[in-house]
Amino acid sequence: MSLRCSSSPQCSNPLLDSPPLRLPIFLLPSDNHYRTLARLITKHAWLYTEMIAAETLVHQQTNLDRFLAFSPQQHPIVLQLGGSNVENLAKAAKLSDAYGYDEINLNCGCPSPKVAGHGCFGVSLMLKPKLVGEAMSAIAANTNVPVTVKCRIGVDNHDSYDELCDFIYKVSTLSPTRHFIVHSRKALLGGISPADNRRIPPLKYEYYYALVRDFPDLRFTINGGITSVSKVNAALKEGAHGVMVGRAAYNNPWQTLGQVDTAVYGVPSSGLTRRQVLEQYQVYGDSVLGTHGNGRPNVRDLVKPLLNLFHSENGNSLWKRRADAAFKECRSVGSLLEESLRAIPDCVLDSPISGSPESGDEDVFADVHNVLPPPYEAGEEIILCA
Ligand SMILES: Cc1cc2nc3c(=O)[nH]c(=O)nc-3n(C[C@H](O)[C@H](O)[C@H](O)COP(=O)(O)O)c2cc1C
Repeated sequence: MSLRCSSSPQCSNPLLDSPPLRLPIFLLPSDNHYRTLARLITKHAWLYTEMIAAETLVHQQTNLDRFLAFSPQQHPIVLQLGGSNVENLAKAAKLSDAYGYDEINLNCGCPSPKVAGHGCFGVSLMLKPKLVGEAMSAIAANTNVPVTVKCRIGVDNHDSYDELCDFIYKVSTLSPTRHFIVHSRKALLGGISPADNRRIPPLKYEYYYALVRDFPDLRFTINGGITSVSKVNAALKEGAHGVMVGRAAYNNPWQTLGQVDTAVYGVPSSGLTRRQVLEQYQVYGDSVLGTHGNGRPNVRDLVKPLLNLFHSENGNSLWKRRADAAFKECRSVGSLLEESLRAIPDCVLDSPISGSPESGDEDVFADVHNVLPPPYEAGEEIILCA
């Protein structure tokens, strides 16, 4: 089977011709390759880099492209920084300025012991709102783009609604931060894995909607457990300002991302097929092979984002097995795809993106307003402040 298709459209990006829409979907923080694939499938969702430690940028100033470069098609794109050293965060923001990100975000939600256990980094920053406020002011002073915070709803037993509000209140009064992305479950720092920290603490969407109620001058994006485009629209219908989709976009990119432009942003479908997306991705992949030195990125790095593209389709398991076997001998993304895509039927490869999301999740947030915590009274003592 050939990847070539005579009806393939030119690689074009409407965002280059018009200013980016400031609309409400963010995607899983991810590497350059995944974002390249995501942007081929959705033209409008905001993309989000995986967390880059401020110290990495400060210490790798001669090698910044490796961490910060992205193709212009990826706009709108948010750079996520990690760290707690105010000076280094300020320097990192300044260093990133030349790359033209659309927003800079500080990670206050990562529970990984690799970051949270080492001083104040990731979610443990939620215990230091004053420091976060100072850090956000320093970042904002070194960039011209908006600054935002991604956080959880609490940490360990610091999990009351008032404590969450104290964090938001303090950070937003001490800095120009006006937008928070809220993963609506708390983090447990007692040794559970990052994956379990995305599963075990229960989701409390009522905290998120109470923030929307209690801080009318701020913007909040909801995150956690939004697994379909119909759930995205259900969250928006109940008053969410924005939605971040994480694992669903990664686990099932075609069904999830493919519907975003039409079903959320209300623009016509690109009509692209997976064959056409793969043709464009192959051109990208083969052009960046080995460009970071030491053979990286290699074919495996570049094909990894594609492995869920045929989620639950005929031939999916066979294609993954063939791709896995082909990593050893294939020297290019093109040859690997040529070799492995024989497993996927033409009708799957050549079907355009389906425009309408599955129904069933329309009322998932309908009762949330009946269980909101009591309104927050701003100005109370800052309990979270360490
Ligand atoms: C593999 C993986 C990597 C992640 N990396 C980051 C990251 O770098 N920064 C961040 O803020 N969140 C990161 N997250 C968390 C997601 O952004 C999101 O908050 C979480 O998965 C919950 O959303 P979901 O239920 O839609 O997946 C990561 C999640 C996964 C599964």
